[in-house]
Amino acid sequence: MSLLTLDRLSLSRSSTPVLREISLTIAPGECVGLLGPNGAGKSTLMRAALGLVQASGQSSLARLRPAERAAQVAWLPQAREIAWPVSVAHLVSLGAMARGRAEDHPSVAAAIARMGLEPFRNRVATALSGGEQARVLLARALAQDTPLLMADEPVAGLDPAQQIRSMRVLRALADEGRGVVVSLHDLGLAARHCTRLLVLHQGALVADGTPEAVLTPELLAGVFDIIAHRADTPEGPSFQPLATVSE
Ligand SMILES: Nc1ncnc2c1ncn2[C@@H]1O[C@H](COP(=O)(O)OP(=O)(O)OP(=O)(O)O)[C@@H](O)[C@H]1O
Repeated sequence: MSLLTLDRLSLSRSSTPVLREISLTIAPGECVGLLGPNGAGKSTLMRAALGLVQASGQSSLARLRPAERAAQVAWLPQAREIAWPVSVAHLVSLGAMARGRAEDHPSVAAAIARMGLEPFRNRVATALSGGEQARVLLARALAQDTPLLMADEPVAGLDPAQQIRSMRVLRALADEGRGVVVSLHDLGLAARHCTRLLVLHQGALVADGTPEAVLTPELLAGVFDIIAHRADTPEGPSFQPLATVSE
């Protein structure tokens, strides 16, 4: 069974290829980290997979009607904008309502609890800090309670503890049998929490496998242009970038 199937997804901007024939499938139980340098095409790949931007090739999600897609996949974009001064509880409930469920559906309380937001539930969402708002928006996506969650840099701007907590939440979803696709820049977080890593480089999928198989010194140099110190800890590997290769 596949939660997402892409077949030769390609897209160009101003005659420059941004996605080059990306084919892959995402299965239940996978927490897939999407890695790549700035501009590699991570956001574009997720948006094209969701049908939010036009691309050639096929995506199993892009051809769904909006209501079907809302029941299949929750999407957390990179831009974190909370426009209305509503309560945290109400904002999270919009996730449930996106798929036609009631504001008090159990998925809403579960999402608030999962993201540790009970102390904030009656606060005005626009008055929260940037990192707190990021957790609220992830909670809204969780409240949609879908088989697949796609999140674009959900831990950017979170403090280290909240990054770990958020990654644990995403991994737990996968361990429960859902699928997760999450773009990240922290190689250690990706290695420790994801079951599988995809690496994009200049719009091409250049690696797809376990963190151990993917995050080699050669790949870090060739794709990310870094020499990194790897430390193996009881929690898993961490990577400390030390120098660039090219200059
Ligand atoms: N509308 C557009 N017009 C021109 N170029 C675009 C457009 N949208 C995206 N691009 C280019 O496509 C490439 C991929 O962008 P994308 O946002 O997918 O990268 P990313 O891997 O998510 O990067 P980051 O890590 O910086 O978020 C970039 O070079 C970007 O400049």
